Amino acid sequence: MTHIHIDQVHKVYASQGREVVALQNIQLSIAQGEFVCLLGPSGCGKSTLLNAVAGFSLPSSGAIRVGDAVVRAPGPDRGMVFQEYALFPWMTVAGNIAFAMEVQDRATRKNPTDIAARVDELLDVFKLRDFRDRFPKDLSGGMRQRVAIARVLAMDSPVMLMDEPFGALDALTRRSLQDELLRIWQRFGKTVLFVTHSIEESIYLADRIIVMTYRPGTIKRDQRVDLPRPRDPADPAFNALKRELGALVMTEQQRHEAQEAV
Ligand SMILES: Nc1ncnc2c1ncn2[C@@H]1O[C@H](COP(=O)(O)OP(=O)(O)OP(=O)(O)O)[C@@H](O)[C@H]1O
Repeated sequence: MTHIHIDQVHKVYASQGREVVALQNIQLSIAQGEFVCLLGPSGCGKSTLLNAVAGFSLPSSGAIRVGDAVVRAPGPDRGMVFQEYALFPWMTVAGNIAFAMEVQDRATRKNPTDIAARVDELLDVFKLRDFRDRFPKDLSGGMRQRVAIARVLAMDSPVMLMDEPFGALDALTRRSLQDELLRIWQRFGKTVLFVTHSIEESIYLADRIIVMTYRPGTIKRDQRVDLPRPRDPADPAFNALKRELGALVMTEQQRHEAQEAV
């Protein structure tokens, strides 16, 4: 079972001789297959928490478990998608998707035919077959991000960690990528932890939205979203939730501005 269990996590950074408490007492359990968004204004610790789950930066105290294992370093069970696509510019689309599998291959001894078949399957899933031999520089932002997601799926990680993955995309591309992500999430049964500061994006996507407070980052609201999918942002229930969460986030944004002004 690939649930995520975050237990009493604190994270303190030392910054210019001062301590910055980025995360305080974070207690959060995410079930296998759940889609959870971390929502909050800039600086509330969303990326810090995501990076701690990824194993890039460990908590100052507390523990994170993914499945039964305590997170001590990055691992193939947790694929990460960043806002900046982080593709290898010297590799083609197919090469980028295959790369992670080739690395894993050494551990799992998949043979090259398996990899080629899996790359073809993913190119189909993401409608990228006609672009398989293109390089990242020749792709639009939306396509690059599809390649980045395909690469994580290629690793077959049960957990997908996503840090504002659609933040740099225009509104239409963003919506189509959101729909694609939901389709993939449902088809492959991934557990998704997704950072955003868009309230609408979080309501459109998530089973649960974790609203965070500004410094120290704590959990302000753990909001379940029961609206049926596909969700309609024009729906009154969608809008009511958007207003409610908007008020929470605004309070934190104002705290942020007040602290910055000191
Ligand atoms: N390496 C670091 N050293 C010192 N302080 C840091 C470091 N990384 C983050 N911080 C501070 O910790 C707090 C949380 O930062 P974090 O990047 O996790 O927030 P965030 O909610 O993801 O914001 P954003 O949406 O801008 O990425 C911020 O106040 C930030 O300035």
